[in-house]
Parts: sequence; C-alpha cells; structure tokens
Amino acid sequence: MRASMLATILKRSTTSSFLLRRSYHSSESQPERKVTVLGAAGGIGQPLALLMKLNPLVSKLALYDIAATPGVAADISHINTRSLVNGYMGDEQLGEALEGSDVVIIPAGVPRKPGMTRDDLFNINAGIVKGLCTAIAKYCPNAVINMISNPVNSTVPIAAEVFKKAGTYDKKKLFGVTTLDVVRAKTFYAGKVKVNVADVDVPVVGGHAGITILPLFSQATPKGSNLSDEEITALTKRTQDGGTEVVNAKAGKGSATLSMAYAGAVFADACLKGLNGVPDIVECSYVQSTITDLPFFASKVRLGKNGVEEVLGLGNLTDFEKQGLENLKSELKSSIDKGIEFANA
Ligand SMILES: NC(=O)c1ccc[n+]([C@@H]2O[C@H](COP(=O)([O-])OP(=O)(O)OC[C@H]3O[C@@H](n4cnc5c(N)ncnc54)[C@H](O)[C@@H]3O)[C@@H](O)[C@H]2O)c1
Ligand SMILES: O=C(O)C[C@H](O)C(=O)O
Repeated sequence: MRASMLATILKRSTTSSFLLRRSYHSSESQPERKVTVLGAAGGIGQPLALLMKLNPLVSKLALYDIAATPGVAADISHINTRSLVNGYMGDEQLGEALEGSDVVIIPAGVPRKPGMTRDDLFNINAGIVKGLCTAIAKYCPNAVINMISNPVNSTVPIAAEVFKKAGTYDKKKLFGVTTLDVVRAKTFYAGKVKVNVADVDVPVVGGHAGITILPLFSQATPKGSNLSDEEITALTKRTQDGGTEVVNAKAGKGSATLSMAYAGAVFADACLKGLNGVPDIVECSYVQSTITDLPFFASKVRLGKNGVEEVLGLGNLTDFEKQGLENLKSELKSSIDKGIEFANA
C-alpha cells in the first residue's frame, strides 16, 4: 500500500494523529527517542513496528524477537522515515536492544486459540514477561513500559514485582495497554448511535479480560440517538467479548494483531507525546492505582514527562456500571494476586 493511500485512510481517525503530520519524514526538530519492541517478529510486533517506523517522534527503533528479527528489521528499515531501525535476536542481543530506550513495548508471548481464556496463557507468558522485565531493569530501568502480553491483568503486576526486586520500580512508568478495548468501544458505539467515529470518546475501565473490561457508555461522547438499557448491555458485552470475537473468527490462527498494532501505536504515541511535554495527553491504561481498593486498575490517566502524571477518577457511574464494577473486582483481584505470587515464587 502506498504511503499516500495509507495516510488518506488514517486521516479519518483523530486518534492516529501521529500519522497525520505534514509528512512521515518530518524535519521538525523533535527530541531523540528510542523505542524498543520486544516480540517484534510476531503478529502484533510486525505491524506495530511498521506503525512506529511511521511515527516521526521516534528517532531509533529497536526490534527484538527470539526469531526472524533480521528480516523484519531489514524490511522496515528501508522505509524513508526518521527513525533508524536495528534488529536484534536472541538473549545475547537483548541488552543492546534495550539500552537507552525511552519506551519499551512488549507484545512478546503466545496468543489465544478458540476456547481459551487469556488466563490460560499465564503459564507461558508469565515466564516470558518476567525474563524480559528482568532485562529491562538491568538495561533501561528508566524506560516507560507498554505491556501488551496477556493476561495483562497479571503480566503488569508481574512486571511491577520484578522491578521492585531490582530496585527500579516506578509506578508512573508501567502501563498495561488497554487501548484496544477503547478502540472497540468507540467503533461499536459510533455504529450504534450513528455519530462520526472520529469524534467519539468512550472511557473503558477495570482490566483487560472478559467482565473486567468495563466500558462506561454513560460517559461516551458525542451523544447520539438514545440507547436503551438492552442496547447498552449488548454494547458492553460486545466490547468485553471483542477479543474472543476475533479469536473465533481467526479459528486457531491467533488473536487480534492488526487492530492491536493500531491500538499499541496510538498508546505509544501518547506516551512519547507525554515524555516530550505535550500537555493534556489522556488515555485509558491499566496502572498502579488507588481509585478503587484494587492495586492495579485501568482508568483514564494523564500522561506527562515522567509517565503517569495523574490517575483520573471514574466519574459518575450508572447503576449498571456500578454493578459491573462490583462484579469485576474479585476476578481482577485474583489475577493480580496470581501475578504477584508468580513473580515472588
Ligand atoms: N493487550 C491487548 O489488548 C492484546 C491484544 C492482542 C493480543 N495481545 C497479546 O499479545 C501477545 C502477542 O500476540 P501475537 O498475536 O503478536 O502473538 P505471536 O505469536 O504472533 O507473536 C509473539 C511473538 O513473541 C515472540 N516471543 C516469544 N517469546 C519471546 C521472548 N522471550 N522475547 C522476545 N520475543 C518473544 C515470538 O517469537 C513471536 O514472534 C499475546 O500474549 C496476546 O494475547 C494483547
Ligand atoms: O483476546 C485476546 O486474547 C487478545 C487480546 O487481549 C484482545 O483483546 O484482542
């Protein structure tokens, strides 16, 4: 696809603003920023690496995987945009991939197949995340972490524990990426109430699995046609089951990759803007939080030069949303506890 055609398609979305700059070859002076993608040869990793290569805020792009990275890096490196691309493969090159990174994006790990829950990925992905975070603590302890690997509800607490043990934990710099839930909620809402999807905002709070995903459609903007209780229930369920919808449609060939790459690129762009001091950058993310009695919780957060600048509250909830919040707490708590226990075993 030609770059001009891609730009035309992406111009329809306000959230892809990083792709809308005058050109991908921006000569505007921007700070040097290194972004590392761990799992860069995978289903998410490859399109995410492409989108990060199109982001003029990135000056160095390090692509790391345990397999096939040289080919992916060589391919992407030919795109005539700002960042210099390097590929790294295998344990011995992980340190170099991470050194000096400002933002580390982690889509490394196995995806679901039909019939599996995200928690069924724990046994494999928990170890992968623990290993990668141990290396992050050593080679780029100040980096902002964007955790994509599932189960996010547990992998973020695992990362926190690894960093605490290493003495490098900064609660402001650890993010579980829940942007895909927001992307889905916006799409489904816009389709239902017949408003321009590019204008839509819908907060999604809680966590990133089943009922722990809680879209707050009462706070969705702009208001379109009135939604009945049944319609809100259906929109909520479709958002909660969005990942499973894709897993089933792919019928054993993995889970969401392209929409996730888009969501991951949007969130990483927001983190970079925050680091660069752009004001009022707000996204939903799963972070260390005190807005409920759970130690990690997804809500709107304001991003700044040090990562999380402010964890924003939940706003007014309807009775339906209050019930959803109560219903998700025990599952989210046990996923958090499972992650903490694993990391400390
Ligand atoms: N947060 C979200 O919203 C969200 C959305 C979609 C998928 N996911 C999760 O993202 C993960 C990746 O999904 P995918 O479809 O890209 O899977 P994939 O199997 O296509 O790719 C994963 C990649 O990770 C690599 N990898 C494995 N162990 C590694 C290690 N130790 N270091 C570096 N790389 C390693 C593999 O070689 C592979 O290239 C899964 O856990 C999936 O559930 C999360
Ligand atoms: O559903 C999955 O397993 C992948 C991801 O978490 C998603 O929401 O698409």
